[in-house]
Amino acid sequence: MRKPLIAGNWKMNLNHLEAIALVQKMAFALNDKDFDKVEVAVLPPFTDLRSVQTLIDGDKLRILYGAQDLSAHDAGAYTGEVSGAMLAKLGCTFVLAGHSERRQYHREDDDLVNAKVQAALRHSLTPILCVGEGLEVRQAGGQIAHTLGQLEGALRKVSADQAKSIVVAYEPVWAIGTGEVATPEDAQEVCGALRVRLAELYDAEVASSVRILYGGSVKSGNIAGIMAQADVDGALVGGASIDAAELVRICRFSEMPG
Ligand SMILES: O=C(CO)COP(=O)(O)O
Repeated sequence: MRKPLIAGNWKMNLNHLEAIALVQKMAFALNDKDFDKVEVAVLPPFTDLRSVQTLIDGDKLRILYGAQDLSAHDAGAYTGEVSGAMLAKLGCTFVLAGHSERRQYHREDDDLVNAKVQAALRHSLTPILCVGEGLEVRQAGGQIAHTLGQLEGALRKVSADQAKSIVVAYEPVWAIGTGEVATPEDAQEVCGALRVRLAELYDAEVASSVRILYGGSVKSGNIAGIMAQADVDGALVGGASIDAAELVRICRFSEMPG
């Protein structure tokens, strides 16, 4: 049984003091019953991670945390980069790999995303591998071929044992930060195809273990319909994740109107 995961990608928002305030608000509002039903993770900027770790460890909170990116390298002369080893040492559980904003603004291609997935796995971090098509591809009906191509590229030389532990996030680029949410059926179409391809690349066990998230303008008003889909195991939430009350409502998706 796959436990749903709601992960908040804060992007380049909130300094470390604001980060502490947000995690405190989330911790105040979420209770054990919520955490029994859903895993909740925050993905703050690098500069916030130490403060978030200190708060979560100190108060033994059940909120998980991780980073938005990592270097493909483990150490050395790579100015400005942050390694998987450093993130693991800070207690991170997750790290995003291949977010569309990295692909778009930093020209990350499938080879680099693959190297980052492998770097995460080397340090026992769970990569949240982001895939998804842009508007032109969607309008041409190429969303499945495009997204499966990204999946295959990112998982080269990743073993079945390693693949079992990863998380995949389907984030159609045209739905990110635009208010344009994919319909639940759109999300299911691609998430279902991703799971079928995981079974083809590996086996049924890998396909049924991997959690597949949807991301793109997720809010409390649309989460229930998305979560009702058979192959959607959670959400990667951007804008709405820096509003504690809204994130808590998203975590309680089963109580939200469909
Ligand atoms: O990119 C996203 C999460 O990684 C989605 O962002 P929004 O929820 O702001 O559309």
